[in-house]
Amino acid sequence: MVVLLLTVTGLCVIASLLLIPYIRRYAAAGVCTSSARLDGKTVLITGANSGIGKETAWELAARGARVIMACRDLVKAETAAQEIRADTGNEQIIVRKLDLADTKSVRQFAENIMKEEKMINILINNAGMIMLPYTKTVDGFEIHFGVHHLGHFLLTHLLLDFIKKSSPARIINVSSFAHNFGRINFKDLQSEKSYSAGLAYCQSKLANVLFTRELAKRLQETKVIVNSVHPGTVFTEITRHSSALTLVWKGLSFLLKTPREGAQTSVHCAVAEELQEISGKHFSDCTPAFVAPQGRNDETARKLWDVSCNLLGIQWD
Ligand SMILES: NC(=O)C1=CN([C@@H]2O[C@H](COP(=O)(O)OP(=O)(O)OC[C@H]3O[C@@H](n4cnc5c(N)ncnc54)[C@H](OP(=O)(O)O)[C@@H]3O)[C@@H](O)[C@H]2O)C=CC1
Ligand SMILES: CC1=C(/C=C/C(C)=C/C=C/C(C)=C/C=O)C(C)(C)CCC1
Repeated sequence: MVVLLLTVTGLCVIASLLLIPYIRRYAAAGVCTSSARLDGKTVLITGANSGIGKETAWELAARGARVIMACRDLVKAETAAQEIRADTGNEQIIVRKLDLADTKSVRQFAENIMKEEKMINILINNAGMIMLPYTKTVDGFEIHFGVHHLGHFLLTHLLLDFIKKSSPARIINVSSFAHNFGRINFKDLQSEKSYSAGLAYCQSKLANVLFTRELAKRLQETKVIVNSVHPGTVFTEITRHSSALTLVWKGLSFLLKTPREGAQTSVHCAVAEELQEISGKHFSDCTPAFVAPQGRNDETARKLWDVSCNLLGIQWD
């Protein structure tokens, strides 16, 4: 009996080991195949000092773009920028302060950018975090919803006319597969009555998908497209606020995408020639991806838009 059990266990271990390269190849799928250059174009990426944002900055810098790294920690951002400059030979890597958890910082940032820059051709709303204990932004919004959705919503609103003047232009909202598990809880948007960090994350990532949908509708007559992406499951520092998730991440790291692989779908949406007219879609592994029914609901998208304007005290028709 023991021998049989050991044999079966051994066979299972061997089978799993044999499967690893296939799972790894599956996980790494989706490489941006476009060779489009971005010389003369300006790209703005939020949360560009680490993980997917940093690698997206690297990839677009390598294509000749002027890259604005919008980050809350200027020391970390400058270190990352120096690395990108040295690796790509592109000196046009600019670091600017942006804290998406503070609407004053977002407003100041946008004002400065529009004074300093001639154009923004590509905006990548990438910054994010996961599994924070209940925290509020400076303006009193639940942190996941406040940073992922409201911070990027306000930033996009403030820069949109400038982006339109720079068109053809593209906006990319980095969402997640996690949007599938999200619901927009209009009765308790800030999760004050009950809080689950995981659900708050999923709600905020669903908000990214719904924002993309509604914005695409409003940009129909323009040369600005907007799409959302799921970058894949990527071995980055995103898990830093949860030791349990960090443990899972480290244990599974050999199966996860590298940050460079995780940047591919954002890069694809930023440069692929065939997407010039494609807007309001969701991408994963550099191809159009499934959107959960709650992410395709126009009524929810419209309501979220209106509620977001109210919360931020802005008019955006
Ligand atoms: N990794 C994954 O498996 C997945 C990631 N995603 C999404 O990808 C995006 C990038 O995450 P990833 O690269 O993995 O994570 P990282 O933690 O490596 O990078 C996140 C970046 O966001 C920045 N950031 C966080 N809060 C703020 C803020 N208030 N203002 C400005 N910048 C901020 C961080 O800055 P700082 O270094 O100062 O903290 C950091 O630069 C996120 O939106 C995430 O939800 C989606 C699906 C899966
Ligand atoms: C179980 C399992 C996986 C783990 C997936 C996890 C843990 C995903 C978490 C995703 C998050 C947190 C997304 C945020 O936007 C792999 C490695 C994909 C493949 C093997 C089976």
